[in-house]
Amino acid sequence: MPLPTAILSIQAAEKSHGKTRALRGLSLDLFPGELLGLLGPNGAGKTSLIRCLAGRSRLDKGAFTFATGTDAPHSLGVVPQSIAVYQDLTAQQNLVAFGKLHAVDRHQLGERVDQALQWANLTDRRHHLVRTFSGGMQRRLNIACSVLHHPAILLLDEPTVGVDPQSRSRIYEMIDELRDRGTAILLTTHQLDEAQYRCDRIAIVDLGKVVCVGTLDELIASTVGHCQLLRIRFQHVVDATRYGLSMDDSGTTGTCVISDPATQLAEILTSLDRDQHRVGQVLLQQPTLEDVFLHLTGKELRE
Ligand SMILES: Nc1ncnc2c1ncn2[C@@H]1O[C@H](COP(=O)(O)OP(=O)(O)OP(=O)(O)O)[C@@H](O)[C@H]1O
Repeated sequence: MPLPTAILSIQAAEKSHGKTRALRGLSLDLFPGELLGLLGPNGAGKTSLIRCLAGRSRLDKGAFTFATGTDAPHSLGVVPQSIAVYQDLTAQQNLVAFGKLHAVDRHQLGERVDQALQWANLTDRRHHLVRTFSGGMQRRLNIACSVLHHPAILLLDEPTVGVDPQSRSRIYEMIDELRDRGTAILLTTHQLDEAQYRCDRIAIVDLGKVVCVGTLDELIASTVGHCQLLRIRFQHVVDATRYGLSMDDSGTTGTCVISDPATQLAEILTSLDRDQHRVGQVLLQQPTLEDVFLHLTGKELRE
């Protein structure tokens, strides 16, 4: 099947801050209606990329190409890493101000503001000053302000930092709703579990370049492979090395990597049963995005 045309194509982007080369030839495509996660260790260049895309900073080299009919900046919504709403205005006043900034038709503005308040779960706080809002409420308002003009592309730089689990989940519902409406979303996050379960594709960036991009399955297949980690906890101390297990120091837990669980697991358990070893617990662990990330960058993600 031919790939759809990218709505945004980033070609060999380069950007330096003084002597620091933040982007070193970064290339990436964003497709309509997808949620693309951008992951990378601290300093990998994610925010530098978002700032250049948002027009807040200029590339030294390389280019951004927007699909025909997608005229940046009107087709772009941007939610920066730090909250960017007016603290001394109410939620409604913020939305009106951002709507005007994004040139929303004044006949449509009232209705869009009402919809945005409802969407962000802030209708009953519409006349409250933003400085009285929790971090999660401010984040939701920030996102609502950034999409009032219905952009085709949304750039979200770590939208769930410092947000409690309830607000986090509402923010992801909002993101899902935007994606279902066809918005293409580029999301930077340090939350590997969120990226693993929420994103359609994931791009891993290190040292200013994309080192791997694809679905989680594709990333796993091209890095750590689809083997699984088998962990067997025994009810007694045993040396199970002859069954292919590496034993831990306590002598009660053995692990091994298996590529064909359906066959290998049955074989190991049958042999253990035959030799009267009592098994307490069996765990099969799939490779995770964290395994892929560590494999590619050798670094842990920190919020
Ligand atoms: N304004 C600036 N002046 C000097 N150096 C900068 C500036 N902005 C970014 N850098 C440097 O550029 C590199 C890339 O930073 P950037 O913020 O883009 O990375 P990041 O992947 O977003 O990191 P984080 O995950 O910590 O937000 C880092 O080494 C950073 O210190």
